[in-house]
Amino acid sequence: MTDSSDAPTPLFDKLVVIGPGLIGASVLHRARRDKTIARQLVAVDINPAFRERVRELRIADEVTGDAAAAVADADCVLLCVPVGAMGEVAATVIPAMKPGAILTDTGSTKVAVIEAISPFLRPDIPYVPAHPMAGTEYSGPDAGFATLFDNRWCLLTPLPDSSSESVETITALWRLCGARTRDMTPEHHDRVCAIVSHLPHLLAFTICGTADDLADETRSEVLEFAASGFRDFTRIAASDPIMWRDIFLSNREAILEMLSRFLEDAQAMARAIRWGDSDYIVDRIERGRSIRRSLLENRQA
Ligand SMILES: NC(=O)c1ccc[n+]([C@@H]2O[C@H](COP(=O)([O-])OP(=O)(O)OC[C@H]3O[C@@H](n4cnc5c(N)ncnc54)[C@H](O)[C@@H]3O)[C@@H](O)[C@H]2O)c1
Ligand SMILES: O=C(O)C(=O)C[C@]1(C(=O)O)C=C[C@@H](O)C=C1
Repeated sequence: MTDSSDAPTPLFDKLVVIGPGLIGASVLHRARRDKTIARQLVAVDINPAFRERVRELRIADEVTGDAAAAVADADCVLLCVPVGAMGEVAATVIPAMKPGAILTDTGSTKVAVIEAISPFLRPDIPYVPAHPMAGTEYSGPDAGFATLFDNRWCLLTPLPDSSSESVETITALWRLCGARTRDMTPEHHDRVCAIVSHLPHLLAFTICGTADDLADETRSEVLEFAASGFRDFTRIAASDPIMWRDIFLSNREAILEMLSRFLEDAQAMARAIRWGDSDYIVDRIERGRSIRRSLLENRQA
């Protein structure tokens, strides 16, 4: 028999997750499973059907639509709503939080989210922005699972006035979720994510649209013959429209900069194909292969 007093004290007494969709529900699953994150778990969602699903999934002790009441005695409030909703949710919850409680978020863009939240910040509420680099094409509470963050990066973008204690606590939260953590500036974060996450989604949405237009124009069955190459794009293109609209509009400059670099490189590839420049073509493909290999090696490490 294990003595219950041997169990480690959880990081928080009460954690409130606002927006228990893919990301929020995954944190709740992990916290339920390991019991090292919080003694009490509360989920807040604007959507009554999602609140019902969270109750059925039994991943929170309390589920409510009243964010202000839920956060009143919380030690940590984790915002997992689409980036375009972060400001309005912050406006509701920050005035209701107890002094010393930590506010954090999982938004995929950081400069715009920090700008949206900053007007509502209080000197007695430390805010530590974060972004787990893990996900799937699914959304909503049913999409969440406990191992989503295992061995994935969580990028923290602390503010100049984020106390080191609050940054350490949020670092500990993500490590308990299974992630590796790295600190960086919000500006650097947004440029990195523009190339490794936002541009790939833009390309996937666009290529699926182009193929679909072509099928309409030629009234042919182009999409029926899609094998795994195109299917890999359709997985990414199946992602949530609201989430991705908000990401594109809130990281506009970095995405447009990466897109224009990409278009120049695509133009260079087009020239190489037109003029039969085999060396250029092979060099580009070899770079792609080696990037894939090193990613797989890192994932296994
Ligand atoms: N999906 C990913 O791959 C991924 C990865 C890392 C970070 N993120 C970021 O994390 C956040 C959540 O993403 P997700 O994929 O879990 O989204 P999701 O659509 O699965 O979940 C969002 C949840 O927020 C709820 N919600 C929306 N507005 C609300 C409001 N005003 N008050 C309360 N609840 C509200 C929705 O009903 C939904 O349950 C987003 O900011 C996203 O950019 C997403
Ligand atoms: O794996 C996927 O399907 C994802 O889209 C996850 C992904 C990504 O682009 O890597 C998407 C958005 C996030 O903010 C972080 C992770």
